Amino acid sequence: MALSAQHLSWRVGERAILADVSVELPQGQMLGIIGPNGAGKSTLLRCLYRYLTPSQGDITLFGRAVSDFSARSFAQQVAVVLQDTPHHFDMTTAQLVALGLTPHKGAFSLTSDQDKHEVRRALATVGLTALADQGYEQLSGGEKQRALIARAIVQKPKLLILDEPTNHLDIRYQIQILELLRSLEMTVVISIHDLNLASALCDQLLLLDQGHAVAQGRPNEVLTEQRIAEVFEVCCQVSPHPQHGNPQINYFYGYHNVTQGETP
Ligand SMILES: Nc1ncnc2c1ncn2[C@@H]1O[C@H](COP(=O)(O)OP(=O)(O)OP(=O)(O)O)[C@@H](O)[C@H]1O
Repeated sequence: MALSAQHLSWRVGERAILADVSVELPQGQMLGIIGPNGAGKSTLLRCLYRYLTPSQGDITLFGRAVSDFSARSFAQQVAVVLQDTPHHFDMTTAQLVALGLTPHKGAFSLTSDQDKHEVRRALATVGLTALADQGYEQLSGGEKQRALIARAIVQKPKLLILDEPTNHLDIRYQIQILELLRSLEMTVVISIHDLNLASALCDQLLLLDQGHAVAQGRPNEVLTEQRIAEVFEVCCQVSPHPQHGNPQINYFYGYHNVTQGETP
């Protein structure tokens, strides 16, 4: 297994924000973490990328406990893309992307032609070539998100962790970025709210609710009408998507009336 987390819990006082969550992910697969607001998705990711130390449980990366990695070797193996990133007032987009090279370079290494090529290629991959020399802070929310993904691509990690990377993106880039992540053939863990996007593009899904793992498996094993109704408290119809065959969810509106047997 590329990634294995066993019986993870993370508590604040008496409250278990994560409660006995286990998950396994083979190399090269993309795992989508789904669940309602406050379910514990970001907390699970924070444990995986070592920002938080679990109160209980073990995490291994390619068979080795994550706590055994030095900071540098962890940064060489794992790239993280978060929603809220520190400000980079004095950097161009290309300079921000080049930061992804840092874990692989010595303290006094100069930027080589190969480095510049990697940065240019990553910028082209996320559609930001024209904005390479623009200040990073002047980019729109979606452009910033794509720049951060380019930085992670340049880092060439074995595991890529992304917390809601599609948040600021228009639908074209939501699809494009997830397809791009798949094409990288890396092991990817991503938290995502859009269940249809998750269904279309993730190999595995982990559904969290109130810190508990409610289901894990392929999208058609996890995304059932009953489970979506129970966990998200919405009414929906699930049918195979006409193109890829994974679950396609159609939501019904006025569901409170419907569930009470009243006319919407
Ligand atoms: N450091 C903390 N101290 C106390 N409570 C916390 C802390 N971090 C997270 N929580 C709580 O844990 C719960 C899970 O938070 P988390 O951010 O992991 O959820 P999430 O599934 O990512 O939510 P969202 O979809 O809204 O981003 C929330 O109720 C949150 O308020």
